[in-house]
Amino acid sequence: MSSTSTTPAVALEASGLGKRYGRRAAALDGCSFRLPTGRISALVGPNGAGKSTLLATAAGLLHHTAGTLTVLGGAPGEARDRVAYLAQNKPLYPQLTIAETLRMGAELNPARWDAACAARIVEQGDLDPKSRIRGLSGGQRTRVALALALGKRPDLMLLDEPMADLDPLARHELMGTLMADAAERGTTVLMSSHIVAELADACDHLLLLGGGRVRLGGGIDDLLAAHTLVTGRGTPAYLAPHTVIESRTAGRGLTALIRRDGPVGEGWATEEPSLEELLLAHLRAPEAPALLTPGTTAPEAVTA
Ligand SMILES: Nc1ncnc2c1ncn2[C@@H]1O[C@H](COP(=O)(O)OP(=O)(O)OP(=O)(O)O)[C@@H](O)[C@H]1O
Repeated sequence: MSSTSTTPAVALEASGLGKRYGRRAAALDGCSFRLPTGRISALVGPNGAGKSTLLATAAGLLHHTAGTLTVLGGAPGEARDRVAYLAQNKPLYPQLTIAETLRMGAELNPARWDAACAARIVEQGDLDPKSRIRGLSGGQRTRVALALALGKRPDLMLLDEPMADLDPLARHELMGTLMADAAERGTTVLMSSHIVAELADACDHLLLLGGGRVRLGGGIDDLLAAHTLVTGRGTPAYLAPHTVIESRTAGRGLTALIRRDGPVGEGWATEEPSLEELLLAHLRAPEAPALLTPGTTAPEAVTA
């Protein structure tokens, strides 16, 4: 089956998506965005922002309680054979060996399984295929789980903190494998992580969640270009009419991240923020207005 002929231009589309666990406050609340196909997207946000909930809902393992969510053009779970989901705790069968685990991957995905790709990822970690999963370290289990996910040759990968327990070398190597594979095949990746440096290297797209909704969404280059880091003397009021996302004073100087409305007045030094500066400012200012760049706004999205 040719994936390009059946893959829609939008991999994920959420409109007013909500998820409530029982009577608790909503984990997702008015979450609206579009993720175009072929993007490698970082999913970031503070603890409890709803990242795992969004990934599990997109994988079809949780039912949303409000709004709509479309995954590869259908309902979540409908295209399960084309979606690989790696949960935060990397569930695997502890009693199976690595070889048996990969055989199970082959049996569950007969039309798409790439045995050589899965075996290569295991070999690169110097793992003995006869080892049982229960005897592996956390990082080694992650490697096997990633081998299962990549061996499936998915069109969409939903990865929940995939690299969290890998050593720096394994992280670098597996991230490289993942990104090369995704670029070659045009796979869409949505990957949560708290490690900004890792995301800055690997991702071209960003979804920042806060309070269960999208606060920043779009291509990373576009989002960076939409913001300016200014330093100078004065108070945030001097920066009107620009939108001040966050400002800090040091001595008599002021540093602020703004969304520009026209040219910045004289006396301010300006530069484009790094991804880390952009994220930190928005994390420190949870009330800042949301911004989704064109092409990533869902039809009836709530963006503020
Ligand atoms: N199974 C559950 N039952 C009840 N509440 C839950 C459940 N899972 C998550 N929640 C709640 O939903 C909210 C969002 O949680 P979620 O795990 O999606 O956040 P997250 O962004 O992935 O957080 P973290 O960065 O800490 O992994 C939190 O308030 C959490 O307490």
